[in-house]
Amino acid sequence: MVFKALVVDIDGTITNPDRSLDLRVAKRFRELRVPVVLSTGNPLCYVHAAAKLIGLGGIVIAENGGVISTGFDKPSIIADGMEKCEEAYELLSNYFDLEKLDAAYRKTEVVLRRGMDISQLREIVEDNGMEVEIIDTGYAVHIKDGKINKGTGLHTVAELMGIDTKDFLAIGDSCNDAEMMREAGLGIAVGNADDDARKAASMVTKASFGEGMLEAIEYAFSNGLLE
Ligand SMILES: O=C(O)COP(=O)(O)O
Ligand SMILES: [Mg+2]
Repeated sequence: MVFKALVVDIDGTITNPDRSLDLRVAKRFRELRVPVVLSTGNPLCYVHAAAKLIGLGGIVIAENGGVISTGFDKPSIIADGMEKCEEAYELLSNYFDLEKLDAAYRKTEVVLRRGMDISQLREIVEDNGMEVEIIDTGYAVHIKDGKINKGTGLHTVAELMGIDTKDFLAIGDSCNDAEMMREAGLGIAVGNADDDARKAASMVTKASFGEGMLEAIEYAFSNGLLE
């Protein structure tokens, strides 16, 4: 199996621990003959800027699959579900002191600064019959539609590109990458990955962060998975 594309998480996978871009990864991506699709929990403007600066295409997965861009300056596919995320946020605000992140840019999720015990948040939304999922990526807490994730996003992207989800090699570090890694032909977690990402991945690199991303690419080349 030779992969036709890469789908790659941003935070914790192509970044350094301080969230700055690992420039060696950007350089390596530019050398590849296959497209690299960025896939992130961040809002679309953030990932479009990142894709442009790295030198990648405008087809990207933003907001954990809630927003799929069909290209730079092209329409996005935006999922429903913001309303129920806002409702859950309103409810949770009665119990916790919550701080929204990037609210002005988000279309499908409510994202919060980390620091609370999310099992308590989950319990409250569950007790109130709210159908939202709450996840902690290690970078932010996301109140999201449980039916949408980077895996469903990958399906849309694969269709847009005219290839199969199994044609993708997926690399990530967090629980929000798990579905994407399972849907792809092969999932690789970087060394700093959380337990959910490790479980979903077929292999875990020795190195962490951008160094782990570079290791994943070299692994793929040395095993005939990339040309
Ligand atoms: O948005 C987050 O919480 C993390 O972003 P990521 O998906 O690029 O790692
Ligand atoms: Mg990540």
